[in-house]
Amino acid sequence: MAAYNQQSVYPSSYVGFDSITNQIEKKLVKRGFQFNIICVGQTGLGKSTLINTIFASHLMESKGRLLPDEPIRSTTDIQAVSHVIEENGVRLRLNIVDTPGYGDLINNERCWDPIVKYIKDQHSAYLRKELTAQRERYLQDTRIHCCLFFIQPSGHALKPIDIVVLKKLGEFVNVVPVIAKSDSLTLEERAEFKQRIKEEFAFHNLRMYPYDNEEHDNEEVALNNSIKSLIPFAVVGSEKNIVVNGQQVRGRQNRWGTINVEDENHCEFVYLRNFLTRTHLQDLIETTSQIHYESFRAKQLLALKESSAVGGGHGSRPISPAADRELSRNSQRMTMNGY
Ligand SMILES: Nc1nc2c(ncn2[C@@H]2O[C@H](COP(=O)(O)OP(=O)(O)OP(=O)(O)O)[C@@H](O)[C@H]2O)c(=O)[nH]1
Repeated sequence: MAAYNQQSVYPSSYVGFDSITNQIEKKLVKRGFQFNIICVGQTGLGKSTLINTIFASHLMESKGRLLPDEPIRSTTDIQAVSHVIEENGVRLRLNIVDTPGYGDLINNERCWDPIVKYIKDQHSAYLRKELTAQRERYLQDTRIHCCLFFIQPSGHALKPIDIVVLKKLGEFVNVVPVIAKSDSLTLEERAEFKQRIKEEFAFHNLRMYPYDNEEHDNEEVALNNSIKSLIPFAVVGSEKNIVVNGQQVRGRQNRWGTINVEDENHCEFVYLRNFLTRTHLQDLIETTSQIHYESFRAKQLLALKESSAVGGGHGSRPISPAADRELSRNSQRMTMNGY
């Protein structure tokens, strides 16, 4: 095989291929971006409010019971809403998935199953689209890029159910935990609670996003380490504007004073928003595809190969329509059984 010379050569006059970055940017901006986020946590922990605060738009309605005689919603009641938001010509298609009812019932056994199934179903749907003979030019991507996990601000510790659910979710999705409604804790309580939760994460070996990656350069490692020191983000959400020092800010007013959601001395909302939108949006999307989806895909294709080997041994043949149907059946079966 020919050996390629890897040395850089600098042309003597301007060629113009450095404009490829602009060409890519133009194409991507034209196509727009897709970001899918799932919120997991008990009813009333401020999930809708926080999403609306992060994206500075009213995207989700609160679905909590306003009257005592309203029925309790079922744990399987997963709902997705889609919106397109635009900033400086960049369009972001947002799918926001709400998982109401998690942990609300007396018997919460396996209440996480519908959430895990939903996440896997999106991988499964994408894989089916990817493997069909006549693929669409751009596959619609509903794979979940980020799971915001809302921890109740009890001031004590994680609940046993939280540990089980965090463990499960960490296998399939980028989990970002937040301490919800952190204004209900004093700063000392918040610091102690956070420390305890960190210890529990470490003790139970819970997998949180961002992950270590040997391809990261020093700058990325430093950024991720500073993010990891902040997790779980102690957040406050609000859709209301209040006046602080003559300025309108997003905040909450209570009997003791005002909380400016965007003030880093009051809560860590700004760090969370920067992390999700300004520094790690692309990485959340990439990690979903390269780590979580890839592992799902490999297991599904391996299972398909094994099942076709049992039935005739054509392990490496291209995917035919029949195999495609088989894969669909298989992936549904695997999703049901937990892959
Ligand atoms: N103190 C405080 N209250 C909050 C905060 N975020 C939301 N709330 C209030 O808590 C109540 C419930 O908020 P939602 O955003 O509807 O909560 P949710 O988790 O989406 O509830 P479901 O839709 O029922 O699952 C509302 O009255 C909010 O104004 C917060 O950070 N601090």
